[in-house]
Amino acid sequence: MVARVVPVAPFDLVVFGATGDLARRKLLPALYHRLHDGQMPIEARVIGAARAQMDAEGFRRLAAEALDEFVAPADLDPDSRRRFLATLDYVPLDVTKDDDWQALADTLGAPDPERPRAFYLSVAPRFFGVIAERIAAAGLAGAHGRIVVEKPFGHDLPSARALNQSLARHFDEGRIYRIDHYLGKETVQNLMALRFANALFEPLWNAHHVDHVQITVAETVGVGGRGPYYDGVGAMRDMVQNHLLQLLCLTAMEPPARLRPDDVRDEKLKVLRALAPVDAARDVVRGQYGAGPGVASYADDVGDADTRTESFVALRAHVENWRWSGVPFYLRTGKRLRARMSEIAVAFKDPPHSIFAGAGGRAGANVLAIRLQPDEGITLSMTVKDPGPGGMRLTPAELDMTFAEQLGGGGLRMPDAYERLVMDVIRGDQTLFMRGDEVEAAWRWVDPIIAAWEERGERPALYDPGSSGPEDALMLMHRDGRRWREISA
Ligand SMILES: NC(=O)C1=CN([C@@H]2O[C@H](COP(=O)(O)OP(=O)(O)OC[C@H]3O[C@@H](n4cnc5c(N)ncnc54)[C@H](OP(=O)(O)O)[C@@H]3O)[C@@H](O)[C@H]2O)C=CC1
Ligand SMILES: O=C1O[C@H](COP(=O)(O)O)[C@@H](O)[C@H](O)[C@H]1O
Repeated sequence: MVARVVPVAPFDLVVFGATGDLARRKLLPALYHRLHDGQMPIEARVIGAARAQMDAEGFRRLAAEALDEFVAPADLDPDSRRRFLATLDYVPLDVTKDDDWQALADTLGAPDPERPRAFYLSVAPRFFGVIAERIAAAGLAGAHGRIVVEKPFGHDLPSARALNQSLARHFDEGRIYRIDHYLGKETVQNLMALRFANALFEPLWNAHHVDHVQITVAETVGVGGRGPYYDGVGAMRDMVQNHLLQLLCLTAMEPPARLRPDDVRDEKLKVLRALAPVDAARDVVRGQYGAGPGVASYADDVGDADTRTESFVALRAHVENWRWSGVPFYLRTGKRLRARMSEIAVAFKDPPHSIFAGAGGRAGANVLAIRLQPDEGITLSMTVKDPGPGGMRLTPAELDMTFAEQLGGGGLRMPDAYERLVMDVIRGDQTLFMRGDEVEAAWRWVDPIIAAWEERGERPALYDPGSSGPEDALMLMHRDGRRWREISA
């Protein structure tokens, strides 16, 4: 089933780093899907740029291989594939060399106010400043051109601030798109629909009714070939500072007045600013996967027996405001865990009085779980009567809504986050992109935790690959009389 789409205007998109992993695995397939679904017009141009010497034909071959590898065969339509490849062009360009930029200027031509123009920086962050500067100096962006930057956006508050400042010299905030691909995930956007398009939940969405919130992003993969990057970063910077905090913000924020980018981002920023400082020793657990049968340890994966980088984090946070006073937000993320599962679970308080004291069976708390992946959907755990004539016995049951089945008769392809985000750049919609002050607020909260770890210099607790993480993470909740939800696919 093809999702309903509104075509965007013909555009020019320059992808710096077009031969790299992100471009091949995510960006080119995302653009292909948008063309196939009728959203990207064939008059659009995607101009790849990297140092590799090749012409447009060479880049089309590289892109064709990327589509064949990263688009599901059932979705790869030969006609759409051909039409997509025809939109591609290529300019060999070392972004640090002045002389190379003229060829890009010639290929792009003068900016046309009717034709959106965007520059996607799919390169290492050390190039962000120089690219922004050269684009501005050559007048390539015109008055409306947009710049898209990837993560990591800094590695602490000072570096994020410096990056913001270097971009701000050449682009105003309304033209800077900082990617957090979790915001492009269908179910993350659905969280806003669930909260603000239904009258049912909002009256319950507060400390009077919510016992706690659990946010889990569990992966089965290890660091793979990304060891050199990951070992200098760790799970806190790689996942918590951005993706998990963004999920927390969307769960905890007040209803924005409208669905305008800054209305939403203002509300998220207020949540980040309301986060209470955490005690790194008491409220945060860091772990590292050890070796398992047929599985190398994290230390082996990164080739450093003494590495102190964490591949797992669990923590307890509090949003100190009227709505959430006293409600713990438990966050956890890690690699090489039992299953790939990402969800936000809102656990409600028990009923104030039970009339079922003498009844048999088992009552469970109401939990609203928003499943981000896999099998995007929403479940609501309830307590119902166990069917049958055996008297009043209680049993847990679930209202289960899997989006692909409910909304697409089982045949709906869930678009990848990058499909939505790249089209939003072209449409000039910043709602799902992080504003500079949000990124800085997130680092301001995360930095002291990392500083405390560095001061202690301890190794993270080892956990078994395929497990739910280190024992201490279980204790973090047991101490509060609560339990993590199962990590299961
Ligand atoms: N890969 C992923 O899954 C994710 C990546 N990111 C971020 O996306 C960005 C790109 O990552 P990724 O694709 O993995 O990186 P790669 O190392 O795979 O690709 C880097 C790209 O940059 C180009 N490049 C390097 N130096 C220059 C230069 N001086 N001038 C012009 N082009 C240059 C390379 O081509 P050449 O050598 O030919 O110049 C290549 O196309 C990074 O910021 C990364 O953190 C974010 C999230 C996920
Ligand atoms: O940003 C990142 O995200 C991926 C997980 O993304 P998902 O869409 O597959 O859930 C993570 O593996 C990677 O380490 C991190 O940089």
